[in-house]
Amino acid sequence: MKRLERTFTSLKENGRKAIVPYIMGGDGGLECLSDRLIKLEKWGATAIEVGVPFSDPVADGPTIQKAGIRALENGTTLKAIIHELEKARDTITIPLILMTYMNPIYSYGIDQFTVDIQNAGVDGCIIPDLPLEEEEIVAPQLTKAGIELIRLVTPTTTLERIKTISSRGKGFLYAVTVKGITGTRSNYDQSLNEFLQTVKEVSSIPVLAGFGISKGAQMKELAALCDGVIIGSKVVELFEKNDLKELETLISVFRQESKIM
Ligand SMILES: O=P(O)(O)OC[C@@H](O)[C@@H](O)c1c[nH]c2ccccc12
Repeated sequence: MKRLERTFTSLKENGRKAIVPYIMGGDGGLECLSDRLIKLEKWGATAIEVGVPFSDPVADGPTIQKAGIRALENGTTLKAIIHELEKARDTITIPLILMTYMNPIYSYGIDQFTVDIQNAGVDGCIIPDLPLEEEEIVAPQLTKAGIELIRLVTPTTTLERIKTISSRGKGFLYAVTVKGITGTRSNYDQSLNEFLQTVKEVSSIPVLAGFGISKGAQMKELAALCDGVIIGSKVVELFEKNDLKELETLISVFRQESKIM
């Protein structure tokens, strides 16, 4: 069984929910990357999503965009991130998910990209601008390399499409909670509960909710409706402010409380 599948199986057996923090690779300098991964694992992250900075990040809100700009200004490249992940893999035991738009993969070369991330021990890939209909350009290579393509569904995705999407792959389904971009939010649309319940009913693989989540109460509320949560902007913001205490509390409290949800 692959690392992602194994992780979710054991989570389920232990009656726990997943917490997946997102960080921008190269934000704060590439040398911070493995240190941040180690900290997040120690505090209780289930898996970690590592973003690749890109000049046209169409799904990213202001916080992640700014982190991307900082990382690009540091000279961060996809190659350098993969290299850091490969080094960190000796220490990190939880699944690592690489989040990148299609363009950097194209310019890297799809085959080389697959080989390199496989060697680096990457477990999954999120490619937000790769629609289902275009997947064939990269999905077969990833599957062959044992890397899960993590697909997204949103509140505008039709039921039929959710079914199709969830029937592909074995990692998890990323349920985007909003009709919009990443970034913390204080309120959700009322229809969100229904959306998550529908995705949960239809999906044969774990469902994680992401976009806009930043507070303990939100995390608990949403995790109760699915298999866990993904937190991006808040994590990026706390690392940027170097407020490690608050970040540790956010993750470790959720982890403790998620046992009884
Ligand atoms: O930042 P938020 O609102 O907590 O959302 C998670 C998100 O940042 C992370 O998963 C992500 C960053 N960029 C993306 C682009 C598409 C999908 C997902 C992402």
